[in-house]
Amino acid sequence: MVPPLALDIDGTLTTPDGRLDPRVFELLPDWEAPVALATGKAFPYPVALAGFLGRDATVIAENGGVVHVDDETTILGDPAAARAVVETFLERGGDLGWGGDETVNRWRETEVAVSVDADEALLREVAATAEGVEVVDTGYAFHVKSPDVNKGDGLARVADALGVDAAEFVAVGDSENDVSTFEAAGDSYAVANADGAATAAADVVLEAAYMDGTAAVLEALRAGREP
Ligand SMILES: O=C(O)COP(=O)(O)O
Ligand SMILES: [Mg+2]
Repeated sequence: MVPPLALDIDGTLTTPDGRLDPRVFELLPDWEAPVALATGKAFPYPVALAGFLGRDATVIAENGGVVHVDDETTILGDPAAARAVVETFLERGGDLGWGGDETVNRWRETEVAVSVDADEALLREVAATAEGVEVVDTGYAFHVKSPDVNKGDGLARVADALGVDAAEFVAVGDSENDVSTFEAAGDSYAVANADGAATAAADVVLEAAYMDGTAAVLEALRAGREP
């Protein structure tokens, strides 16, 4: 029996140049246990990915701000403080850095994502003066979010809804927004490209990077071997 999975998307199921690795479509559609997609991306993205994998949408989106399991969506994050910080950031000359009519935040319900090319110092300066907000750096974006939500709490909620112990999940991830997932899951793997926070929190740091690392874990689990 394979274990349930909690999988980050960017940096974990992708190639170094940010494409979804095709092995995702070999390994995940027939995985015979729940697969939770736990991501910083806005809610529609992991829902679409689950749909194109032919799987139920078991999704922790927006770093735990939105959880969808068993056909039920729960909004857990409060975007008010994050939106106020971003408003001040823009007033002070900051730019989200995504270009014109961007789709990164268009459907984002509980937080705001800012490009890694944006003025990080200004963003952090503004965020530091606000209550109830933190900035999380995934390597793909700065997420301005409520500190009251995270992927790990989302995983606990998903596990509860599915009647599985969160400790049965095997987690794979690459960045500081995966630390809480690693704490909630039973076994945790950081891909070789992971940042310092994820590397420090993981049970195992993989030799291989991106989907090469994730695929090695999934193939071992599928073969009944220790990854
Ligand atoms: O949205 C991001 O910044 C990163 O997304 P991820 O959590 O799937 O890696
Ligand atoms: Mg990631």
